[in-house]
Amino acid sequence: MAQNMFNITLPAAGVRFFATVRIVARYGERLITHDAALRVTGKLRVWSFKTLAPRSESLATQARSGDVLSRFVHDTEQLGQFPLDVGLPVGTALVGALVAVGVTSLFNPASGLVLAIGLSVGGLALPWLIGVLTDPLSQKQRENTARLHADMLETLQGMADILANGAAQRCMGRLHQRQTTVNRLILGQAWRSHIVRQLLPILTMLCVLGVLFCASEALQAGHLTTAQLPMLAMGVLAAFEMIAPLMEARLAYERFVQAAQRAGALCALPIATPEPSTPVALPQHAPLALRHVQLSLGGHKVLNDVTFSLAPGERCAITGPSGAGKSTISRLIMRLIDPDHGSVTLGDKPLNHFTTEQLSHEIGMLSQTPHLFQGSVRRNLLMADPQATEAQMIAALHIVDLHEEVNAMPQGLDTLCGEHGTRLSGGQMRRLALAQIVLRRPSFLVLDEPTESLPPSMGTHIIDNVLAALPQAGVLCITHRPEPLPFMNRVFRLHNGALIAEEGGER
Ligand SMILES: Nc1ncnc2c1ncn2[C@@H]1O[C@H](COP(=O)(O)OP(=O)(O)OP(=O)(O)O)[C@@H](O)[C@H]1O
Repeated sequence: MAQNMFNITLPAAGVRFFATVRIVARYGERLITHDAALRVTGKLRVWSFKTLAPRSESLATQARSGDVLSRFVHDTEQLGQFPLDVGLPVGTALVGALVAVGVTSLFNPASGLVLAIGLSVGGLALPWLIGVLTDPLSQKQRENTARLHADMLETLQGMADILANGAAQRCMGRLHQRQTTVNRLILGQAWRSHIVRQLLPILTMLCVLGVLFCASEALQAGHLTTAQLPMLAMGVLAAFEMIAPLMEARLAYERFVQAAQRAGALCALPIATPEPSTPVALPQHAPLALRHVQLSLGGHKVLNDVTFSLAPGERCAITGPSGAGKSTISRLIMRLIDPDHGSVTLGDKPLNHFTTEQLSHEIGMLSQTPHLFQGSVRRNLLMADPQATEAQMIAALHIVDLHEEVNAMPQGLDTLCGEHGTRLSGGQMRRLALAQIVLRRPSFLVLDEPTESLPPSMGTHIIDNVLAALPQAGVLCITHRPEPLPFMNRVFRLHNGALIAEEGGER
């Protein structure tokens, strides 16, 4: 009786034990591998951000922002998943297959050979077939998904204008069409891979039969016992279970290759303004100068021969027709682009001797479309000067005539600006961006249309305040509007790619 009880409980306890070990081992494996994948993805994101940041000019002109975002988020994730989705299944399958073939061969070499052939077909030929059938669709799906993401982002960002132009139906129709194409391609891949996947169980059964056939001959020859036959069959099933993830791994590998190509293409974009390998120290109280600058953009000559200098404390304005190249001059001064010919210098050194960081301390720029970050007014001001005290922030807001309006907002300095400053008016955004520059107190100010979207009296008042707050700063004001002109020492007109001093512009 005791003997019988022992016989029943021992295997039952064994099964329980191994089942528990399996669950714990799986949990541990998930924990370790997912943690590793997340770490790799994090490192890749940091690396790709560092690689992309100096290419911002090329990215802005050559890539669509939705696509860049998608590549940055999805492709880095895809690359980080490589060890988990490809490395681990391949490693497990390889070790599992070798052990299974080795053990089976020990019992019966012929069965081992059949298993080796079966596993090669299941582990190599089927993943190859799945790749041949799905790779072209997967490639097209990636391209269409990238276009869909870019279209979606553009549609969301331009929704107000789209609605105003009555183009909402058309835009939605286009998005719907793209989504349908993507869905069709995903479905196509699913069908093809599903059909190939169904071949694996068939192959497994054929392999079991083959192994058993060889084993039965060995049984008749007395080389195997009857009890060993089911064990060999179970071994075949276990081996095929280990190679089954290889088909999914093959699909993941293709996604990895595409992600690497797409991320690589972005990272290979030229750096418009490379950083100096050995930056020099910034000169003190030195003038900023452009000498015989020539520049073409998109094959069109924008600047023919621009010569101009701005001393500390001096105030100059550049006017001229739309598209003449005024903002291009400001981009040259910020070293967002380099001239084709001629030089842009600070003191006696060309700007490419200084790092972007150095130049951003020295030169403050108010662009035509200032960028504000999601977050509060305070956060945006601290972005400009992380050390700024509340009193300094309030003083800067006073200078740009924004303090009363911020005070009247529900949470004062902590009022949210919205993404891209969408909760602020155009004039408020411009003034907040100007307050950021005032806080940083740079040696030079480049103001691109500073009084745009402001009432003339307010524009005049703000220019007066800013110049009074930064009396030592050299100021270059690009403007169509008259308000800044009375404050300027010199006024130039940009015509045919060259600067012409305005009559009476010298003050
Ligand atoms: N990245 C670019 N690629 C190709 N052409 C460009 C690029 N950036 C600007 N341009 C072209 O260079 C010319 C000068 O542009 P810029 O923005 O400097 O003019 P602007 O005088 O500031 O005009 P506005 O007064 O309307 O702001 C324009 O014809 C514009 O189309």
